[in-house]
Amino acid sequence: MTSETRIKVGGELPYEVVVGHGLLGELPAMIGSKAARVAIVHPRALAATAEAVRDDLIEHGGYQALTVEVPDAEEAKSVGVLAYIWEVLGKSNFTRTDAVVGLGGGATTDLAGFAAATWLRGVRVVQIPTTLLGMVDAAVGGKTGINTAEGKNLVGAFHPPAGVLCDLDTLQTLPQNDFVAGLAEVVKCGFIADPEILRLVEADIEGAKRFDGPHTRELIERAIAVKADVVSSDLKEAGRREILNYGHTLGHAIERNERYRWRHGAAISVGMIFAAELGRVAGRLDEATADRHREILTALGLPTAYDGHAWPKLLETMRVDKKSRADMLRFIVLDGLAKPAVLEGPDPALLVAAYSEVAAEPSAKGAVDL
Ligand SMILES: NC(=O)c1ccc[n+]([C@@H]2O[C@H](COP(=O)([O-])OP(=O)(O)OC[C@H]3O[C@@H](n4cnc5c(N)ncnc54)[C@H](O)[C@@H]3O)[C@@H](O)[C@H]2O)c1
Ligand SMILES: O=C(O)C(=O)C[C@@H](O)[C@H](O)[C@H](O)COP(=O)(O)O
Ligand SMILES: [Zn+2]
Repeated sequence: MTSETRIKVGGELPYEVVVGHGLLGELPAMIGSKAARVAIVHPRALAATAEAVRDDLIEHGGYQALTVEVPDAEEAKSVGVLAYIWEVLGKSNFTRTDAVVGLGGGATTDLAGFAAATWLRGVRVVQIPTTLLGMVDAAVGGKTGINTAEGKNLVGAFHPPAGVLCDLDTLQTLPQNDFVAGLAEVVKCGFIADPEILRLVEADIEGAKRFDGPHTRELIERAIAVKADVVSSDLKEAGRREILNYGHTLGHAIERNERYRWRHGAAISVGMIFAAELGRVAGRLDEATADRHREILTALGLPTAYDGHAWPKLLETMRVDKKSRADMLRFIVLDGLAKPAVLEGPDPALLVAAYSEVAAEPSAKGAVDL
């Protein structure tokens, strides 16, 4: 398959997610003809790509394009880095018709998206995700934001992109651990909505772990399709969008507890096993589907356990999860394969029982390189 795939995201401001190879030629149409200036926000790992994008926009698009390098990974998602981008936009006289491009992994696209959402109360953003996770999840759907000392993504905005370009060639340089971490969100889409994803992964685990695996493109497109379908009907998470948070209630608490040294996908892997066990002990999910989580995530090399002694701290952090309402914790669980639902205010004993299924000796977490 060589041509590009176009996945439509609906809503008030519809846009396309384009998947393919060498997609730079698509960028000017997404930025639009009203923009004069374009800021390309990127981490150092993507500096050469950012410069190539900038040069192309100047030469072929006639834009005044500039690159804005930001710290790597989760370090980028801070108010200090956001203020730095505002300063660059201000000093470069960015107006309401100008545009931001987010080039990098999910951390970069979250930051760039939020910078675009807040600059002059909202300018256009085009996302160019360069990680698996960014392509299948972060760059699509318009959730943007940064972290605070109290937790993950606590400040942000819903600001849909004008378009998303998933150039599969960029995955060639992605470190293997980052690719595998992205598979956690792919698997999530399999459990909440598209079991064919699980079948494809299980049928060829080693192939699934490769950026050029036989089903990689199909897995990416299927996961994007799941996300596009959900966010098209519920941009602002009034209801259905919450299913995309499967595994994230505990996962985000683990990320914070690890001071963001764990990759997002790795934490979400443990979070999904916890959510599956919670569904099981609550009498909602069958044993086989719960066990399937552990089997597939283990086979992919993703972590399935976390420090047993961390539970009190994790529980406290989960209270500021965005799904919480007043003092009530809320979790996404499964009532069966591809049947996500909300579990509200579970009995604390159920939470403890579910956590005991992922609890490990503290030394075990040090062994996790993901
Ligand atoms: N907004 C959303 O809907 C949404 C969804 C899922 C995740 N997220 C967020 O996304 C973030 C995780 O994203 P991620 O897993 O992409 O991590 P990341 O952005 O930290 O990128 C992972 C690493 O890969 C490097 N990198 C990126 N592209 C590369 C490439 N092509 N070649 C070489 N190196 C490359 C980065 O510099 C970084 O070191 C988290 O902050 C998470 O909260 C947001
Ligand atoms: O797009 C969504 O909605 C998601 O929940 C997707 C998640 O994979 C993603 O990690 C998201 O950033 C989590 O959002 P949050 O609202 O729980 O911070
Ligand atoms: Zn996520």
